[in-house]
Amino acid sequence: MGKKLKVGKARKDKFYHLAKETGYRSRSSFKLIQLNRKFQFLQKARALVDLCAAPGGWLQVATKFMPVSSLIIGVDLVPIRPIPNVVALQEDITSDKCRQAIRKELQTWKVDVVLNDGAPNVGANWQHDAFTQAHLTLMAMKLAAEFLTKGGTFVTKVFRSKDYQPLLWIFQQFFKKVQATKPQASRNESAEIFVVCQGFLAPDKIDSRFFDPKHAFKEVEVQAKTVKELIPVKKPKAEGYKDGDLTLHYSFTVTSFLKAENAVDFLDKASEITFDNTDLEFHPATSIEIRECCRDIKVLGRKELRLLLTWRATLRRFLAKKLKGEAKPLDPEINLSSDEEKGGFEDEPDKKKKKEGEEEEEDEEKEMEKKLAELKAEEVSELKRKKKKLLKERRKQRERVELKMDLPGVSIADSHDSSMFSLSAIKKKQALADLAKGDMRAAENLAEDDDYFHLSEDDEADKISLASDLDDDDLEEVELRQQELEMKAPKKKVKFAEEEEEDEGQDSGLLVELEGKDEKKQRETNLWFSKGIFSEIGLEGDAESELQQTELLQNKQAIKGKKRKAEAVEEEKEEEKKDALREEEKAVPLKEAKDETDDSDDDTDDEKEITKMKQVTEGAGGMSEGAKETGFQVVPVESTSKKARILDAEGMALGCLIATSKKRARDLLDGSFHRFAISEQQWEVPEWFLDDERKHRKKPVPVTKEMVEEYKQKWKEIDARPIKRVAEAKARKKRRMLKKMDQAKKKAEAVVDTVDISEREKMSQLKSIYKKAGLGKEKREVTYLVSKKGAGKKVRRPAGVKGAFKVVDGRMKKDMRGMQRKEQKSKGGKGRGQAKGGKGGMKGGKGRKGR
Ligand SMILES: C[S@@+](CC[C@H](N)C(=O)[O-])C[C@H]1O[C@@H](n2cnc3c(N)ncnc32)[C@H](O)[C@@H]1O
Repeated sequence: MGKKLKVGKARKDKFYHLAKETGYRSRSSFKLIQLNRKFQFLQKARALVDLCAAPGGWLQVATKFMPVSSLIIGVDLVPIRPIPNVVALQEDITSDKCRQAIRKELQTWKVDVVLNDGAPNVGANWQHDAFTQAHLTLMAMKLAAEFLTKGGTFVTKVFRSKDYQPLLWIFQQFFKKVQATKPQASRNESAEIFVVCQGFLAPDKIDSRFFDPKHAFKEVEVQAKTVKELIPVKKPKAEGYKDGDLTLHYSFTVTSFLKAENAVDFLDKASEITFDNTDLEFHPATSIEIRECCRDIKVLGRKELRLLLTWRATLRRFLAKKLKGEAKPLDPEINLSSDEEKGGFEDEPDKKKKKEGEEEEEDEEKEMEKKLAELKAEEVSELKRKKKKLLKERRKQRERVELKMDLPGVSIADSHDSSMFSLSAIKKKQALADLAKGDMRAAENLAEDDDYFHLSEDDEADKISLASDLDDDDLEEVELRQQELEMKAPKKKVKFAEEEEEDEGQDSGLLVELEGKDEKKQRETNLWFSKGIFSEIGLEGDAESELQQTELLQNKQAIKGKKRKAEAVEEEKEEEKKDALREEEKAVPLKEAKDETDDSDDDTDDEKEITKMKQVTEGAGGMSEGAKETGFQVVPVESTSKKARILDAEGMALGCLIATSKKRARDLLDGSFHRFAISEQQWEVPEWFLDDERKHRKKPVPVTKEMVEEYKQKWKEIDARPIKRVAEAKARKKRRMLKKMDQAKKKAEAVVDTVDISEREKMSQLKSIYKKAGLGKEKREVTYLVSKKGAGKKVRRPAGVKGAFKVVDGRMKKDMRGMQRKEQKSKGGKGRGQAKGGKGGMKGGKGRKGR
């Protein structure tokens, strides 16, 4: 076959798959199988020449159906991969060299069958392609005439073009019986047809003009012409002239055009419109184009005719107005020059006026109606668009639910703006900063501003699904949280803090960086040494030792913080995570103390003190316990720029309260300023004290248990869901599987439909199809046995072992384990997350080595 294979999807029909399955080189093999089934020419043949045989599908069929040790020769422009018992020649069948090559192979033999499935490289244009094809067929016929034995069969492909008939005529001159057929395997849309010519007459002498395309195709062209001539051409029905009317050209005046009852009929009849009224002729609406159009109506197109109709309407309006006395005539003398019109108007002026007025109204009404109809149509199309969009969304949601990417009624993909719970979305940082300073007016303004809450006050808020409240970032956070919970590794949290530190300086709406890194450090140092205890020691003036002390104390503080944190992690890992999330959400940034030396105002002092405490505690590296209690914590800016805050059930319930009542929101904000809000955690206090504080220094949150339960339930649903990427991967896998199944089904159907192969063969093909698609038997379970003899040795089936078993080397397993232990030990200090990775590696090792 030529190199340019059509590999479009459409080509891959059942015969394509069948050929692949049965090992035939081309789908056209089935065409020959079907032709042979009908005409039975292969079974009796002892020698065969297949012209245009590459890649060799027909040759394969020939070897299969012809008696063993038959002579089979295949010829093609391109090389044919070897086929047992087939002689393959690489020649152009239109050349003399090809003829000689075949002669050389056949010697004195004649063949019983000549096949031709030639298809030249096509693509120039249809006519050219058709001719090349016909020419190729003619050349094949020429070879057949030379090499066929008397009574032999010639099977050829022909394209149904204008040369089809001449070819058939030629075939009929050489064969007893010529039959055209289209096997099932030939596509319906293809113009190819197969002609089976049986009973070669083997004439002693053949006129060379038979195979000269000029002669061969010309002859029948003439025939075809005669045939054409035979077909009676339908003459148009003669209508004749109307009685007594011998005119072809009709000229009418413009007034008659204006007065015509049916303007369209008038234009249909008229050939010309002349101007009998100068008033109308020089009317501004009578443009040069209109005048030109009036000259020859018969040649006008749709557009021009419409133009004339509009012009007519304008003139009619103008006349009506004029009659009412509204319009001044351009030329009073020629106002109504037409006798006909004059008479008409003079006779019944009132009637005419009335009529004109009515017509005008009618026109206006019509226009109105038209506009209304247009508007309606627009509305309808808009509605349709909306409906379509809605249906599309629903369909998508359904698909997602089917693929287990969503819960029914809950959509991850929902992109409603519900950033109510995202601090990063809150833009009113100034107001919140004022609020942090204790300015209650700011709180009121904030609460009154609907934008702040993002959610409408109606009950919709309750209906909004939890998942749809989450934007992409939130979802990522949920996934992260799930992964965290799965891993249960404290390492992650530490990493979080690191990341947050790295992201410093990024703008994040509400949560902004208060100062640079160095400034912060400096301030913390100053803050630390501003304590009374240091003034007592009298370190002033000794800068160097002061610095050393600072570092020492800071390190100490940091170590303590870390130690405490590690302990907390050990005690209640999960609990702490939830707390952390809740605390993060509740966090409100406190404005930096402006001037630390200024202590004139008491209120400002208190505020500064709070800020200092929090900052120092944070500087120590651990999360402030006091902050947990009070609901306040200095939120590091960097984290919010990337991570959305996730609320726990209690937080969600609180959020719901805030969203539904402005008063409650205000109360809540007011309530957050209480005596427990001041953290004293920085002082050295015993652990039991802290425990006690944790238990009792909490202001109860005004949410009911039921509300919390409800939100917990929602969280559970979300937690139970596989993370987005996993769900997507699963869905992809499922889709692939379904596709594979589909393909296998198609192939299987094709095999079942085939009649040329035995049941047994069909069965084996079906089996292989299903096996390839992975739909066969389940993977058999193998039991691995550790034997002292070593792997690969023959061992008798031990008692209790059923099914397949494999003997593996015990030492190998031990070695592996030893190596893994060593590896783990070396990684020991690096945290649990890594240890887990090591475990994964172990598993991998096991799988690869098979124990
Ligand atoms: C449809 S394929 C034949 C398929 C073949 N019957 C089979 O079953 O595998 C048509 C072939 O005609 C060959 N062909 C076209 N023009 C030719 C020529 N002038 N001489 C020899 N072969 C030609 C092409 O190379 C191409 O391989």
